[in-house]
Amino acid sequence: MAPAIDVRGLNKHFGERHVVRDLALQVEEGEIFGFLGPNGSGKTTSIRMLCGLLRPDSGEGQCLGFDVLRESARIKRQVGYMTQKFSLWDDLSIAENLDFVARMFDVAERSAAVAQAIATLGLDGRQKQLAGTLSGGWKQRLSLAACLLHSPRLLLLDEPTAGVDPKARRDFWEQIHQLSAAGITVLVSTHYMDEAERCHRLAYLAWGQLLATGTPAEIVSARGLSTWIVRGDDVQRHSSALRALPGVRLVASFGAELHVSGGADNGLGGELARFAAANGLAVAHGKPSLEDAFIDLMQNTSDPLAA
Ligand SMILES: Nc1ncnc2c1ncn2[C@@H]1O[C@H](COP(=O)(O)OP(=O)(O)OP(=O)(O)O)[C@@H](O)[C@H]1O
Repeated sequence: MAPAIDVRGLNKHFGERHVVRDLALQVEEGEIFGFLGPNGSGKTTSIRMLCGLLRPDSGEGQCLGFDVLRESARIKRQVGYMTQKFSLWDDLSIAENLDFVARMFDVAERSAAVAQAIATLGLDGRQKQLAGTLSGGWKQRLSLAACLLHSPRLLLLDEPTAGVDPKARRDFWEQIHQLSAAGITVLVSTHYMDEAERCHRLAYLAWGQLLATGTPAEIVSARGLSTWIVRGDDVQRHSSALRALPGVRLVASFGAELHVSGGADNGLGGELARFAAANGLAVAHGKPSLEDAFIDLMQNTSDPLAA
């Protein structure tokens, strides 16, 4: 089966700024693919190029079997795009918002589709409520329902759960997995590590460049980190000294623990055991997390423009 997204060499400049550099990406049909990276790294710009909303300066490839440069109108018809900000109308009701979107996409059997979306949302009886009065979690559910009205084959979700509480985020991810199981491809940007771990594969972008791709486990193992967990009273005050030990690549705080990582087999375990004994701390071998891997990735790569 052809991939849902298969592009290479995509570039985008805004004035002098080169915000996406030679992006190559393959996303399989039905896959949940996560986009991660610091603010301003080019995630939204990449998403907008893939769905035909923004024309790349150069590059080639296809999205849903259509050419990304020449067939953007056809791509847009089969894509559901959820933007970072709530983009429905606050002063229209839930039903009016859905009806408006259904009209825009020329959905067949419009009123049945809107009624079905309201029932699926569990909002029967509240269809006249103004969208602006909904909580963050409900606004997000309504936005997703609106994106799905025209039965897209690909969902592009740009930080869909920013500012949403943990229960609503969990429900949202259950729904994403159900959609994926039904064959819909999902490309989702997020800053949350727990969400990244729920994706089948990930790409990490920084400075408009793709720094890593793979499953969460592949991305962690590619960094070749060995990680130890250091615990003890007021452990944070030891972080600078730990950072200065030979072989330490990164020290990250996780609650009342420090994760200390270095390359594999570089003698760090012995160093840490001596340090822990001298300072009344406990040290145990741990597993590097996805966050450890991303921090290490950022520390060992530099902005090409800053060189
Ligand atoms: N229309 C535009 N005109 C000029 N510059 C832009 C435009 N859109 C984005 N940029 C710039 O391009 C860079 C990449 O932005 P983009 O929104 O793609 O990043 P992002 O990774 O999605 O960030 P965030 O995580 O904050 O959403 C940023 O420096 C941004 O200011």
